[in-house]
Amino acid sequence: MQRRLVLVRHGQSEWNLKNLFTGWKDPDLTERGVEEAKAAGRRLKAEGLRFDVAFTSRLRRAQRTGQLLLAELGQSGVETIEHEALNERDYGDLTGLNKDEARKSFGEDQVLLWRRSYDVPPPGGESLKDTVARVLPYYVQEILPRALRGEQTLVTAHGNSLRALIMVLEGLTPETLLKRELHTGAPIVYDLEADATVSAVRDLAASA
Ligand SMILES: O=C(O)[C@@H](CO)OP(=O)(O)O
Repeated sequence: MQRRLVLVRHGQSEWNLKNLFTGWKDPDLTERGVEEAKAAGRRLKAEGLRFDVAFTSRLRRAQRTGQLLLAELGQSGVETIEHEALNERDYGDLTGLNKDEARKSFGEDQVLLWRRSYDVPPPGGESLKDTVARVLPYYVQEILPRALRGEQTLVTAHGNSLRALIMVLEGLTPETLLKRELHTGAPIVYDLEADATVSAVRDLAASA
């Protein structure tokens, strides 16, 4: 039985373009983001992939990425489940600030700590550890059982909520995880064993 899980970070959003901390804010995709989502669909189609179920967050950039991708596959009717557990990490008081301006105000090192340390939360927001703590139970209870039953499973979500899944799937430590940058619209394909370990991983952006 083939057990396949595909993770895709949403295409470029209006706030990615403006270089703003986004978190739980809900900007739409840019034109480039729309194209990235469609390109991800074409890439998966070229690989012969089909989906039985799709999971996404409550944020429109991830939802639209899933819809555009599935439309390219001719699979717009696929069961799609939205849940806030898959939302981006909450950036708290940094939300809406320009990342370069924040570096000027708070210093390069402090901003790097907020963005890429494992357990230092930004003021009023979530650390990556906090994000892992909400994404992981949802993965184990809702996503993984579907994939293990042999349903081809798609997850379109966000840089930091997907990092949380990748940490588990690839057995990364907090240190190695933080170096894992996810490109917008780049599918990562995992083949799973019956015990939920990963037998193969393919980064379709890297091999494109
Ligand atoms: O702003 C955000 O919500 C995220 C993703 O774009 O940014 P970062 O890469 O700093 O975690």
